[in-house]
Amino acid sequence: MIRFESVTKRYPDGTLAVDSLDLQAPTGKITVFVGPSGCGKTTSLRMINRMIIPTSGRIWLDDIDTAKIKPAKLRRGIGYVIQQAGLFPHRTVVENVATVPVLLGESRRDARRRALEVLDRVGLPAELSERYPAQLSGGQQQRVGVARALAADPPVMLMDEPFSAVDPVVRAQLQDEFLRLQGELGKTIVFVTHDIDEAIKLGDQVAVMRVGGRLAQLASPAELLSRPADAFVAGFVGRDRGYRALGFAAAGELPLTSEPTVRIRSDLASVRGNAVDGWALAVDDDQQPLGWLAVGGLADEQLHGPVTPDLLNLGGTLTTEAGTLREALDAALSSPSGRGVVVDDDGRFVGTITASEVLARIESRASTLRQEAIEAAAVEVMADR
Ligand SMILES: Nc1ncnc2c1ncn2[C@@H]1O[C@H](COP(=O)(O)OP(=O)(O)OP(=O)(O)O)[C@@H](O)[C@H]1O
Repeated sequence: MIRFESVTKRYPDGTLAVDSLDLQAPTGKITVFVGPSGCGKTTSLRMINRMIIPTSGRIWLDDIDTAKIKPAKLRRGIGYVIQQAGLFPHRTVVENVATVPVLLGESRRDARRRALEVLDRVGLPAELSERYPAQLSGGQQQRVGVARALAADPPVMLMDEPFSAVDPVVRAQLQDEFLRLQGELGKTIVFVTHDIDEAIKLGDQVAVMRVGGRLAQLASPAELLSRPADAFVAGFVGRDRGYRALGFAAAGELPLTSEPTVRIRSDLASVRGNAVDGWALAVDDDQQPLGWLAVGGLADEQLHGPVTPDLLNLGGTLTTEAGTLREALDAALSSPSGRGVVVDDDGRFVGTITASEVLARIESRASTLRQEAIEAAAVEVMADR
């Protein structure tokens, strides 16, 4: 765990970059610092590894006061990744990654073997390992930067806008791989970005900062979207936050309709009575959905013999009771019957939901959010008077 305790940084010219920051970055989680340019994100990050010395306050690494450890020792346990990777231009990719382990006393040969392993982990093809950084794309350079920080296997990683110098498609790939890797490694990560979408995607918790180095809100992405602390946060998180919040809003709040199902291999003659608006949901012996049967499209003379898989329309994504409003909407919109199929944790059918029911829920949610934003803005205006 990293803990900021009333940390302030005032630069010699008087600029107050960080103002009494209190915050904890939990072990094994990703904490994202986000905020407009100049709000003190980078200064906060660099105070953790003492590249910048706080003017006052303390930063704890677990139960150790970082001011009491030699910076070189402190930094050995802290990986650092920056924008445009910050690679050594005259060293090959593998040499770049092996640099820190060699400095830490590993033999060149072991460091090289480990570097190749880490490069593989971050998805960089082995044939690129002998190239120089200038011979790589921006996205590949970022992967090398992440690999270099991981090579010494530090428990803590500081990442300063590591993906911002690449195009949006590559950035999305790097973010996905970063999350996959973090799922395996469980590092304690502090990540700086000015991009609220990146913060929401990557953060277990997000610290929104405002200019003057003050913490505006520290919250989970879902909470930030649904309950911004004030008008500044609401504005920064964006006008469409209500719709983004769908990605976090549990579909379990939705009113589900229970409907009859037909068992696979059961007699087609009996399905008409189990169809709703011409469609019947076929399930297996465990009540797990298999597909929709277009009963309305079958002539009476076709209604004999068993229900077989080739008769089923397999279209439509499923959503779970623990799923999100966005998944529920996808399920409803992609279902041939117009009814989204909802299953429980074991994949068993529990009910259906229509797109208009999901949209009604979204609408009421959005108006609550709008109302909250208006009230928050009103409170702010009153406070300024
Ligand atoms: N060495 C310095 N001397 C004086 N002021 C500085 C110094 N470094 C940063 N600042 C100022 O401190 C404030 C915070 O800067 P910092 O780089 O931490 O912000 P940031 O949120 O990371 O910004 P950005 O997103 O633009 O990188 C800014 O006003 C900046 O101009």
